[in-house]
Amino acid sequence: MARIVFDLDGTLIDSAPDIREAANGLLEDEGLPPLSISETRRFIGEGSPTFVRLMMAARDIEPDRHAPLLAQFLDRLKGAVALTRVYPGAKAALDALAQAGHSLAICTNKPEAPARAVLDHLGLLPRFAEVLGGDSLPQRKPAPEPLLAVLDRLPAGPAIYIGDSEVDAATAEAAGVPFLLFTEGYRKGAVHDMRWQATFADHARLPELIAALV
Ligand SMILES: O=C(O)COP(=O)(O)O
Ligand SMILES: [Mg+2]
Repeated sequence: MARIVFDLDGTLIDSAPDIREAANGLLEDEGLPPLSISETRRFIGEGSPTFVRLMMAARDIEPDRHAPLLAQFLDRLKGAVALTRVYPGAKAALDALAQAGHSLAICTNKPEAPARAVLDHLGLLPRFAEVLGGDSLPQRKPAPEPLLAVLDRLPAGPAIYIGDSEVDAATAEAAGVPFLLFTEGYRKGAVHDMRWQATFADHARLPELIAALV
């Protein structure tokens, strides 16, 4: 049975509306214009410190304010669950994969506490044997360490990483793990510019794609 590791934001859940809300609460306090949803999606992928840095650059906030603004953002992110949706078919696909005996885990750059909070809110937390966040280790994706650490904690078997972004593809490549790309998430560039074993736009295809790989 395989070890199947998922990215979170833009792969299993459409969380950009909540991340945007957290950012906009902070920008409102600063008297600055809110982020659009497309700006938000562009800034997601390399974890909260990078998100806040990109947001600050987009609103001409002095870079030396990064630490306090990151702390405020993280505080808001923990409760940011109400606007997030599980992608259609993702829950059923997770059920089918668990039923088939695969072990399931999360390797995200979202910090671990908000990652667990949103998974719990959506009823998805019990489906995962491990959840590793962007602040769980000294390294974060695209470094291979977080993915390798998650895999290490799962029972032996073929490994697969499933994500939506260039960061995820680079992580899988660095870890030497086959990669499946969800094409409807927060990717920055073209699908054909990335390395993957297969792509999917509908989570219902996952059991079949994974069966073909293992
Ligand atoms: O929070 C982020 O920046 C990215 O999160 P992800 O790794 O789950 O896509
Ligand atoms: Mg993602």
